[in-house]
Formats: sequence, structure tokens, C-alpha cells
Amino acid sequence: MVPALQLHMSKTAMRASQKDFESALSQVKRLKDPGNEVKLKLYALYKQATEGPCNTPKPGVFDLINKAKWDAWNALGSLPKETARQNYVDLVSGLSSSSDSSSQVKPEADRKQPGYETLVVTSEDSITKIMMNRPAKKNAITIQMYNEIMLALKAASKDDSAITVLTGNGDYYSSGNDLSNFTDIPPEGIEEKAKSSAILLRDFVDCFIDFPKPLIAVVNGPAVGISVTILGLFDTVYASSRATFHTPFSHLGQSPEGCSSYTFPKIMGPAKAAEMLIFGKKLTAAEACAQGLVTEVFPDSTFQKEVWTRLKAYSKLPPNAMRISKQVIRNREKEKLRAINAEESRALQERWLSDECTNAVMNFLTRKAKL
Ligand SMILES: CCCC/C=C/CC(=O)SCCNC(=O)CCNC(=O)[C@H](O)C(C)(C)COP(=O)(O)OP(=O)(O)OC[C@H]1O[C@@H](n2cnc3c(N)ncnc32)[C@H](O)[C@@H]1OP(=O)(O)O
Repeated sequence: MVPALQLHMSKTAMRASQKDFESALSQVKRLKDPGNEVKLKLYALYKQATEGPCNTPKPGVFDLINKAKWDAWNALGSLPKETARQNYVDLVSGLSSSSDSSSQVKPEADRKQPGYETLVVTSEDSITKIMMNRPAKKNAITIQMYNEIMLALKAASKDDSAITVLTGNGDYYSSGNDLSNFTDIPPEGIEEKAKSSAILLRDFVDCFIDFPKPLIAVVNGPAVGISVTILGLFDTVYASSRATFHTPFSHLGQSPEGCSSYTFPKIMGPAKAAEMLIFGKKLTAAEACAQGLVTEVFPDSTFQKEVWTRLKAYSKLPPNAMRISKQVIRNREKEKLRAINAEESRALQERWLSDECTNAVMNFLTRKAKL
């Protein structure tokens, strides 16, 4: 290349780069967090562009952050200031366009994972959301929904999400077991029905006991029965101020499940647990929070916004560290929880054959009783 032309081009590039550099500096503040590796690159290019090659003393090995920054800057060697500016501008421009395209939110229907009829399952921002989707039936859990929740949890345990959320569509979180599950009696008879239901219940609860990643309940409204008891197996429970927590097992001729006979006394003390599990006392969200079943209550008007902002921030934490922390906490109790689940399921198998339970279910289904 002719030297004069080369000089002219580099001067043009330098002028353009200087102007763009200033706008890149303000643009970078508006970007989504690009992660540590990119932040180090930006830092190094900025230092090189403004101060030239790194000639400050190397920080000590224990000064991890400053050492990483120094290493990144030093790695640029004698890269000219102008080139560093240009590279900085190019990097920010690349980050801006990818963040623009990722911020174009696709409608939920487009992001929905196929294969579920009773749930809407979506994965984005490192969060897999499993939403119970029978709002007209208050998200009562049918046999199909138990099976789909188990499938969705198994898939979420293997996908690349960092955290998993269970929530409900509509005004209820869930009204618990769909009482019409008891009406579909197979030709083998009622004993067989009770036996297969106990196996389903045990498998369902085991999925929550064994779930390997942080599991969060976003309790958008009232919760009844098994949708309340399994909350003791979640890592975090966020509730709308409109939510209530009701376990009317005695009213239904039934007994507690979801490991609540163990987790509830442990969480809230035996006296408060007995009032819920034996006498069916319904708790408000504030009461459930005071008793430790709920992590935090948010005003209903801002519930979704506040909770999802929080969860998006948590989902950016290192996923392996979160998974290991959960496992360290859970592993200590896993065998115990599995044994309790098996025992509760056996007790319920008996209960479902009792007159007390049959009458309560018939009363609901013939609309003689509601909670
Ligand atoms: C494998 C087996 C495991 C078993 C373990 C689990 C134990 C439990 O979960 S016990 C808890 C069982 N749940 C209940 O007892 C709740 C029963 N439902 C009610 O009392 C009321 O529906 C409720 C207070 C939740 C809401 O009342 P409303 O606001 O007045 O609404 P509706 O009653 O009109 O409900 C609308 C619609 O939904 C149907 N529905 C609601 N919940 C259930 C349910 N759990 N099972 C079956 N159906 C339910 C209700 O019948 C209405 O249907 P339609 O009349 O066809 O509109």
C-alpha cells in the first residue's frame, strides 16, 4: 500500500473511532450484563485505548479481580491506542445488536414447549417455568397433570436452565388433587384404584424430593391440598398477597402427604403444623410467611413484575454452584424424605377406601360441599 494513502486511511479510522468510542462508552452502560469474560475484554480495550500498553505493577495472586483485569490488559501488548478504540467500538456494537435481538420477546405461545396438554412449559433467561394450565378448574391436578408435571420436572432437571419455577395460570395457584380422579374406577375395583393412586402420589412427590436444581414456587393465588404440602420441598416460595394456604385433609377424610407430616412441623413447629394438617386451618399469605412456609409475600398488583425481576437476577448466578448448594442441603435428608413419602402414601391408600373420604368426595362432586 502507498504510505500516503495508508496514512490518510488510518487518520479517517482514528477520527471515526474517536467519535464512536465516546458513544460506545455511554452505550455500554445500557447493555445487559454481558458476563465476566466480555467485561474483562471491554476493560482491557478501554485501558489500552485511553492509557496505552499496561505498565502498572502486577497485582498479587490473592488479589483475584485486579489480577484478572491486569492480565487482560497486559495481554493486549503493544496494540496501538487507535486499534484498541476501534476494537472496543466493534465489540460494543456486536453486543448491542445481539442484546437488541434477544430483547425482542416472542409471545409465550411461540416459546411454549410442545407435548403438554395441562401445562404451559417455557424456558428462557435460564429459567424453566412450569405453569399449571387449567384455570377454569382452579388448576385442579388431574392424573394427566401429575404425569405431565413429573415429565416437565425430569426434562427441567436435564436442560440448561439454572432454576425451575412452578406456578399457576389464572386466579388460583392450584385447588389440589382433582377430586374427580377418584371416580374413574378400573374394572379391577376400588382397591386397585387406591393402590395405583398411592403409587402415582409417591412417584410424584419423589420427583420434588429428588429435583437437583433450585426449585421455586410462584404462588399466584389460593393453594389447596397437595399444592400446599409439597411447598415444604421447594427451595423458595414467593406468594401473592392474595394467596391462601389450605390443607383440609380431615374435612376430606384424608391425611397429609407431600412429606408435610415431617416438613411442616420442622418449618413452623408442631403446634402450628397440627392446626393446619389436622384441623385444616387456612393461612393467609402473611401468616404462611410468618410461619416460615413462604419466603416472601408481594402485593398482588406488582407480584409478577417483582417476582420475575428477582428470579431473573438469581438465574444469572453460577448454575453449578447453586445446584451443588441445593444438593448439599437436600442430600442430608433425602432418604428420610423418601421414607416419609412412602409412609404417607400408604396411609392415604387406606384413607381413600374409607367411608369418610368417599362421602366427602361425593359431597363435593354432587355440589353439596365446598371448602
Ligand atoms: C394421586 C392422588 C393424590 C391425592 C392427594 C391430594 C390431596 C388433596 O389435594 S386434597 C385437596 C382437594 N381439593 C379440594 O378439596 C378443593 C375442592 N374445590 C373447592 O372446594 C372449590 O372449587 C374451591 C374452593 C377451590 C374454589 O371455589 P370457587 O371459587 O367457588 O370455584 P368453583 O368451585 O366454582 O370451581 C370452578 C370449577 O373448578 C372445579 N374444581 C375446583 N377445584 C376442584 C378440585 N380440586 N377437583 C375437581 N374440580 C375442581 C369446580 O368443580 C368447578 O367446576 P365446574 O362446576 O365444572 O365449573
